[in-house]
Amino acid sequence: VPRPHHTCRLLSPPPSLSPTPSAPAGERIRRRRRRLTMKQLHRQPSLSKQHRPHHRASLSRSLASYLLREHRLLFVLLGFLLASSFFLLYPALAPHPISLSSSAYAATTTSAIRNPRVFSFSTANASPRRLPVGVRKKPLRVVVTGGAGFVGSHLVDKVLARGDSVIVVDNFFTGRKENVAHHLANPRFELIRHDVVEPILLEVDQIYHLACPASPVHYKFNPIKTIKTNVMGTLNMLGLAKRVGARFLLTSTSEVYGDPLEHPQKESYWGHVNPIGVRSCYDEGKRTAETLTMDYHRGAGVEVRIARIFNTYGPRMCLDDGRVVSNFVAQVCLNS
Ligand SMILES: O=c1ccn([C@@H]2O[C@H](COP(=O)(O)OP(=O)(O)O[C@H]3OC[C@@H](O)[C@H](O)[C@H]3O)[C@@H](O)[C@H]2O)c(=O)[nH]1
Repeated sequence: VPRPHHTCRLLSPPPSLSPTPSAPAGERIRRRRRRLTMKQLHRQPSLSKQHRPHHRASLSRSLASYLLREHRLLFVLLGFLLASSFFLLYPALAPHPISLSSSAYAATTTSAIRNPRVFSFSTANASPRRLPVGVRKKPLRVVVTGGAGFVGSHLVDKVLARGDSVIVVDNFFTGRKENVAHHLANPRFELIRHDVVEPILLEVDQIYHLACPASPVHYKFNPIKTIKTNVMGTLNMLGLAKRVGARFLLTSTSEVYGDPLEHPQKESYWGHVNPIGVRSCYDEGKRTAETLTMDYHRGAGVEVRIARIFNTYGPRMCLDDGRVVSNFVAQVCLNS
């Protein structure tokens, strides 16, 4: 392919070196030599002073235009290389936050989960991303299993109040629709009657897993169902968290300490649990749920939280719940 025709501009000798028409050649050379001392000869560059800047500028301009025309791709690659090496060297200037390296992330969260009391998620320390005025953060999609129960329904209130969307998954074994009836008209609220022992597929960002009968009266009613809910239900919800990349929280219980030999229990205490007692379906069920949660974290990198909830009480708790606080209140009310 013929190359585009370009004129190669010959360098014309500067006038000081060009022959003067009047004097003969020999005489001209002799004059020139007289003018130039040895010192000037060493210092004198090949071009005359008055033409050097102009001539050099035109030379560099023609060189630059030639290179740009003929080697454009080379320059693009060079620019890309320079930019990427700059942002690699100065990540803080990069347009997007640099995520923690997987090892740094695992180290931070794993060690903290062992002592949940001090657990603070690693990016919690990062400066919160500032959003321009008027730009709202995208609402999270949250599933709450057992969300029609006592603790779960209050959690649903909180999550909706912060502007996120909630899907409640509940089989209404102990939960009540009245606990969440005030949200039924909310477009950011959905209620699914489903038993977590069976898998469910939902595109969500966070999973709060509370589905399990909490009162001894209820969990002893069908102990095999209770341990299935704790094991299979937790397995299904962890599998969903891994599949959709959701953050997972397990509501565990003080019962994982069993009949503790240490008072008060620190979170690092392993407990003293009877594996074959009438309460083991709940105690061991929750311990297995915690084991599964940590194994999905260590093995599959699922982001997890474990909250060991002790005796709770408050609105929406059933008077005949059968737990200690509701028992005290019931006895006072019945003057028994
Ligand atoms: O198999 C089941 C069992 C129970 N559930 C639901 O799970 C919910 C449990 O709510 P409950 O009021 O009985 O219990 P709470 O809300 O007090 O405790 C709940 O949160 C704290 C955790 O430690 C408990 O394990 C959990 O049950 C109910 O709505 C119940 O219907 C299921 O969805 N599936």
